[in-house]
Amino acid sequence: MTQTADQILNNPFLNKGTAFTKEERQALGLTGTLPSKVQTIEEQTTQAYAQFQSKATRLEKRIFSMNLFNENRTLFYHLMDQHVVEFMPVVYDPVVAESIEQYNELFLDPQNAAFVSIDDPDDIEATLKNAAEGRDIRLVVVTDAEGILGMGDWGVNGVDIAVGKLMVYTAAAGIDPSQVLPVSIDAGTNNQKLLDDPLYLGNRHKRVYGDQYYDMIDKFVKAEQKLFPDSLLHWEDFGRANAQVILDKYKDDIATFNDDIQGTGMVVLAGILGALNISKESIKDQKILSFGAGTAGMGIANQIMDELMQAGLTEEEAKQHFYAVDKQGLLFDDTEDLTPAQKAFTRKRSEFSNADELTNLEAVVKAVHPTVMIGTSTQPGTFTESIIKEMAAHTDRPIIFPLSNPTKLAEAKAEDLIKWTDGRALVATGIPADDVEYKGVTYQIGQGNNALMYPGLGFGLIASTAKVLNNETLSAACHALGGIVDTDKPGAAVLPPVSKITEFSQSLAEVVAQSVLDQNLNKEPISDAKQAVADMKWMPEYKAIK
Ligand SMILES: NC(=O)c1ccc[n+]([C@@H]2O[C@H](COP(=O)([O-])OP(=O)(O)OC[C@H]3O[C@@H](n4cnc5c(N)ncnc54)[C@H](O)[C@@H]3O)[C@@H](O)[C@H]2O)c1
Ligand SMILES: O=C(O)C[C@H](O)C(=O)O
Ligand SMILES: [Mn+2]
Repeated sequence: MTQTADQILNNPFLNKGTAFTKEERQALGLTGTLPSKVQTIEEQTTQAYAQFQSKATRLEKRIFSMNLFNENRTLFYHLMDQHVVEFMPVVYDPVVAESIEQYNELFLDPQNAAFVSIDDPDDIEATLKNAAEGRDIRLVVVTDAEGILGMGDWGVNGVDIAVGKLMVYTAAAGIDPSQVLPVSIDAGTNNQKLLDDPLYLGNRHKRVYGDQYYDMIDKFVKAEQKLFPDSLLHWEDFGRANAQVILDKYKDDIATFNDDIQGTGMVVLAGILGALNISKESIKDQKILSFGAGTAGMGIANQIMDELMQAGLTEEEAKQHFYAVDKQGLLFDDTEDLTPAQKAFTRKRSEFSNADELTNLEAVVKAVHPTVMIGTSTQPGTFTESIIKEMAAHTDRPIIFPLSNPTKLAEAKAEDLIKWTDGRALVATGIPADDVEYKGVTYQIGQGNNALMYPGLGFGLIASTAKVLNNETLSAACHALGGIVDTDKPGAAVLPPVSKITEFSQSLAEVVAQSVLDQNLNKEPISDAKQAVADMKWMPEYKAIK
């Protein structure tokens, strides 16, 4: 079907704007619909970047970026590719959090997302089909937005996190932006502010749980697999009670993963391995305290557990390295309201002389003397000076990762952690952190964000046509980031810098694809993992329109 000038110029996957050549303008019926000057993509990029820079606030920069994204995906990614460190926090965390909070006020465009509604389960297949518009979808990021970052329930507004995660996939790993589909599952919301807001755009009722919810999820998965049989399904920011249940239900049958559980587990293990490369210590000598034993906290614990068992420990021995702390304090086997994931990481009261006093982080740190402390609690400022000093008094190089997002929820600031430990802490933060200057050393702070891992992981799975993702592949991926950081340099970061995200996402994808092939988990016959990754990679350059 030939398209009209209007259809081409308003299709962000086809539009080239002023870069359409004279010949293309003639062939496509665009003659006279654009100013006469034909620009190169470089000229367009320079111009767009100047506009981006002229915006006063980060939110305005985001609004400009999203408008460009809505108009011309190729130009948007060409621009992001050249300024990836500057664009990441604007299109993704932390500024995505502001746009989610103001979604109703800022709404202009659905950004090619699919909006699945629990009130219309019979429309699910049509919804996905309409949003995909016949495109060959290989990657779906879906959220029901019950646990957006650490900000709780944001209903339909949460669609922005699915869009943002996909933007990082393309910028970092090179998935073709016409092959992705962001999905919002609107199961209602318990956010009273949204329910009371006349501008709210989602279903105006309380969140639905239980059988009705799981039936809808099942309908969604079946329709998704039927329409896009070659796709990878990525789950994001589901609530604590549903995230693991959904993952467990589908992970052995389809290519799928939960980013908050597995992506976060991977980046934290990679960060710990990076920290141990700096301190020259062994993972077998670490005592790990997870503060905030929820979706991410337990995903992290499981990934480290797997690593300890590969290092030769039995399950029981490995378990002795963990201390899970949640609202109740240190989690014991008799603690009430344990989640299924927490049950695997509880301690016995008999191990402590003062077990009944271990109801807060400070008491637990005093009793346990952890060497690694991970924050996924959503509780800002909880890694206090006295707690950090207590931890640092008992270990030479404390590994401290305050990971709660966005910025306002972080358990501590990198700068404070470096100062309180006199430069000894090995730190990673959830959002980007500036270098810290302390006593003549420049400390680089790794970004302990799953964005370092999920693009390479997902791309490798798609390129290798993986049937499923298993522990062996996850483990291989966790080790793929080693060797990038010069660990002998004073102040070295525990993770590679975001400025290298396209390079290491590619090597990560190759490692993942190789692991899939080694286990014969590929659907299509593929012999060369590197070649498969290279063949799949999309570049932000204009292509001929057929
Ligand atoms: N940096 C990353 O890559 C990354 C990845 C995933 C999640 N996160 C962050 O981690 C945080 C948690 O995310 P999640 O998906 O695990 O959410 P979640 O709701 O599943 O888990 C949060 C946990 O913290 C616990 N908690 C709440 N108040 C507490 C307190 N006062 N003391 C101790 N524990 C408390 C909750 O009971 C819950 O178990 C969020 O801020 C999120 O942004 C970061
Ligand atoms: O979205 C992020 O920045 C990381 C993570 O998935 C989160 O939920 O915080
Ligand atoms: Mn998340």
